[in-house]
Amino acid sequence: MNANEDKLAPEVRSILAAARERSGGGATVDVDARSFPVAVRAAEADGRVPVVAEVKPTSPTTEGERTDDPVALAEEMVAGGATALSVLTEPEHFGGSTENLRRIREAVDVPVLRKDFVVREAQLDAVASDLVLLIARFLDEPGTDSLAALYETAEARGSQPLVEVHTREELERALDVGAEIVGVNNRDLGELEVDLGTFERLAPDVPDDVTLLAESGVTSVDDVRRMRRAGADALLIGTAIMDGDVRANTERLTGVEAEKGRRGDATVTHTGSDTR
Ligand SMILES: O=C(O)c1ccccc1NCC(=O)[C@H](O)[C@H](O)COP(=O)(O)O
Repeated sequence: MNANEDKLAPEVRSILAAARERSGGGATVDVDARSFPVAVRAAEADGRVPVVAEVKPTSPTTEGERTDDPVALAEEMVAGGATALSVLTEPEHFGGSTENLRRIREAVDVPVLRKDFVVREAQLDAVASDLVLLIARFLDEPGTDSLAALYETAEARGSQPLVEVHTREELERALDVGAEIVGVNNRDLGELEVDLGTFERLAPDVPDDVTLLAESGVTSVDDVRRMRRAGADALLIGTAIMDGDVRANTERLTGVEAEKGRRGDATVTHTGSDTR
């Protein structure tokens, strides 16, 4: 174990060990990606808060596992106004799979993020996705490929890399590789504690032309407003959407529910938008 790994929560060390062992894909993927920045602009124009809703069956910080059909959950999220979807493909700790992502991407029109702990270039070929998560903290470490190499390879496959950061040093590394989509994770992967102040502290240092996401710990409409005030172009929300009625939760957090109330109209339904 290296010095950096020593600082990670045991659950995260276990996630990372499993990620290092996971094999890559077979054939090189070639993605005709649905543009995330275009989808974000379309949601704004439509009066919805841009939300990336996460299909997250379980996690180290969640009790129990949601076993509904992931495609049905994804369709409910899109109907509730989600701009994009995030799909966990990590099997051992999050109950995800690449097959879930493949089926969901086939069923919906919005951009789909592959949420996993990708540490080697070959792993990018496990499944085609519009966006792929690259976690700065886990890269440029012994036993992993570099952030720069993974970024370049993801783009060469046609995917849009979302570089996740938690500290100013990680943000600098993300900007150094030319990241156009950056996520600030409010969850500290060392302690697994969530602090929305993390986003507020880092957001001012992110250039305006970067599409900026606030990730993790957003549980209420007040949290959504707080992250938007701090500069979030979009929010990535898992637990608060997965816990209960997925469509109603998405409608509440995207502002679709409030819009329905204003119109006295129960028929506002979203089907996604053309983002190619
Ligand atoms: O969610 C966890 O328990 C977790 C534990 C260890 C590493 C990563 C973890 N989550 C990954 C994520 O990035 C979140 O699923 C995502 O940001 C959504 O967070 P939330 O809205 O708080 O569910």
